[in-house]
Amino acid sequence: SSHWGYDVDNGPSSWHQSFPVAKDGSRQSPVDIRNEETERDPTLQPLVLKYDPRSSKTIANNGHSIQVDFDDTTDQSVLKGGPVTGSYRLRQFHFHWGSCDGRGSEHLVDGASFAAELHLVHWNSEKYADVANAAIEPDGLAVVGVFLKIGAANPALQKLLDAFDSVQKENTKADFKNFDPSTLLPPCLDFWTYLGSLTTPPLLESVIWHVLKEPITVSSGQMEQFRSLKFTANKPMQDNFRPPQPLKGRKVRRNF
Ligand SMILES: C[C@@H](CNC(=O)c1ccc(S(N)(=O)=O)cc1)Cn1ccc2ccccc21
Ligand SMILES: [Zn+2]
Repeated sequence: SSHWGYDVDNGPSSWHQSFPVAKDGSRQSPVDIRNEETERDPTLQPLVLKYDPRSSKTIANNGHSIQVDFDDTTDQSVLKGGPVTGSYRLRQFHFHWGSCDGRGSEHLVDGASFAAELHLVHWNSEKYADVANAAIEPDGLAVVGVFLKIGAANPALQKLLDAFDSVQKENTKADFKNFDPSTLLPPCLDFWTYLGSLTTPPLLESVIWHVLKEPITVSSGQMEQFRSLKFTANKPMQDNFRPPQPLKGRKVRRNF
């Protein structure tokens, strides 16, 4: 059977065949954030992201995205605050991007796409034993989404891009130590938050989403470097984003 991907025959519009939650789910992601319809919630705590560069381990091309994995055996790099109680441990971050600069993000803001979107994936280490157990729980994961907007070249991103040569092909991995993911965050952590899902199969409805209002910049040349990575069968890795899904009555809250 054709493993899921982003091609015309195995892409987002066909995922429901193997993962019925794609169609039947009540909290699917991503969504188009219509700012006028969001609700400001003054009870939302500030988002606290404490990352230790010593926890970064490897960079990998997993055939769907480029992903940096972290040592999540202790609470070295954690997310606290925002809508969640407790502490969520950083497991990995990865990206979604387009074949051109006009598209590529998964979440939209008032219908507008960004060139790319960074996802920092954390799991509820106070309630669950590991990420796989957390991933099947409604409060198991907390993902922070950061938009990448075309502008000045981003030096923090360049450190990552310089490692791409060793992971051009699908299912390749290389050491990637001492990387501080907070260098990829914008100065302001204002966010929208809503209950959603993984945006790739198995599309589990276990994610508390925190989408940052402020993008970071990326240059067109840097976007070209993302597109130099390969999917399977030597195809350029690009357009690895799911389109927006119905809100189905969900409220998106904001802390700003
Ligand atoms: C979670 C999957 C692995 N996928 C992810 O961890 C993941 C994380 C974040 C995103 S995104 N783009 O939304 O930020 C997407 C996928 C493993 N796995 C596969 C089957 C499965 C069944 C139970 C538990 C884990 C399972
Ligand atoms: Zn993602």
